[in-house]
Formats: sequence, C-alpha cells, structure tokens
Amino acid sequence: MTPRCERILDEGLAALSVPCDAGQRQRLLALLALLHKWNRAYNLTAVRSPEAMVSRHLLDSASVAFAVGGTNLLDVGSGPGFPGLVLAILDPGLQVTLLDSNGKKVRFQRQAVMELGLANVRCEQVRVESFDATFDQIISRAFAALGDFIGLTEPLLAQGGEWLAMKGGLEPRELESLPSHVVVREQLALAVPGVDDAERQLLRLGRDEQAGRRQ
Ligand SMILES: C[S@@+](CC[C@H](N)C(=O)[O-])C[C@H]1O[C@@H](n2cnc3c(N)ncnc32)[C@H](O)[C@@H]1O
Repeated sequence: MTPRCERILDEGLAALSVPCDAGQRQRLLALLALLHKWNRAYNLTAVRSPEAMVSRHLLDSASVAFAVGGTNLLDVGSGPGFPGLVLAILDPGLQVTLLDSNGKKVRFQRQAVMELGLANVRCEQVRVESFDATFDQIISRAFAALGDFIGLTEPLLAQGGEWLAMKGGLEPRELESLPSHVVVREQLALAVPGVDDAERQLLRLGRDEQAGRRQ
C-alpha cells in the first residue's frame, strides 16, 4: 500500500487513541491491500480509492474498539468484514463472528481470515433470521434500521448482553420503534479522521433488566 495510506492509518489510529502494535498494523495494511485487489473484480464496496478505504473502513471500524469488551462478538451484515475484521485484528483475545447472506462478501471474509492468519474469526454465510448462537455483544454498521437490527438479533443476544449500533443519520422514529424492553444506555458521537459525517454515532443498547421486576 502507498506511504500515504500508511500515514493516514497511523495518524488516524493515534487520533482515535487506538493502540496498535507492528503485527496488527501490518495485518490492517494487508487487509486494505486485499480489499483493494478484490474490489476491482468483485465490487465489494463503493469506496474505491485505498486512501478512502483507510478512513471509511479501517478507521471507522477502529473508532468503536473502545466499546468492545465481551468475550464473543457478532458482526451482523458484516459485508466485506466491517467493522468485525478490524476489531478482531485489534483484539486477538476476542472471538468474532462475521455474518452475511452474500456469498461473494463471505468468500472475501474467508480469504482475508486465511491470508491474515486470524485464529479468532468465524465467517457465516447465512441470513441472520436462520442463525442460532448467542453472543455477549452484537454490532452492526449500515445493516438495517435500528428496530430491525434489534428485532432480528434479539434471539442471538445473551442475557445481560449489549447491542452496538453504528449509525449515520439516526431518524427519531428509529428510536421510537424500539421495543419497550430495550433501552438506549449510551449515545456517543464518533469523530473519525477523514470521514466527513457530523452525524456518526454509536448507540449502546440492552434489555431493560428491571422491566420484568417492576411489573
Ligand atoms: C450496506 S452492507 C454493510 C456492510 C458492512 N457492515 C459495512 O458497513 O461495510 C449491508 C450488508 O448486510 C447484508 N444483509 C442484509 N440483510 C441480511 C440478512 N437478513 N442476513 C444477513 N445479512 C444481511 C447484506 O448482504 C450486506 O452485505
């Protein structure tokens, strides 16, 4: 990858205060090179230039690393592996499942996992409606409206677990459409170097564990 990509990555990770050792940095750059190569043939992402891929895919994914803390994470509608692949690279102790129904995107995920030697990543080509497993945390970026994300993944969230929703513009009706037992615990603005979207945010949601006891 070009020295300019490396500089954007290094400066972006520093601005986000995301720790990254030499091996992790080398894997992020290898992921970028692979995405750029496959994208020419398979059209995996509308982001074309490697410099923009650093910001929109690598740094945007890394910007939520601070919120990931359980032992196993599901990335729903992961597409070519974002944010899950980046989060797995940054935390090798975290078990990450990437799930997408699109065959060519999951083939890319599997190739990346193999080439980068990521022992902590599983790739599932399946519709989320047909998937069966449970996770401490479930994340998504650009997958669905908030209520659909929660509704489709509710059976997959362990008791006491947390949803992480990466959102661009959030419509007020998306919050209104949440089931009454689901609460927004935190709504955080995300400032991602090179991503010019003032509305980027991360929502942390969970079940209202008190709701049953209050009834
Ligand atoms: C806009 S892409 C986002 C990809 C990635 N998260 C990102 O931000 O770059 C949405 C992805 O969700 C997947 N998807 C949509 N509905 C799905 C479903 N019911 N089950 C599994 N994957 C689904 C699509 O195949 C697509 O790859």
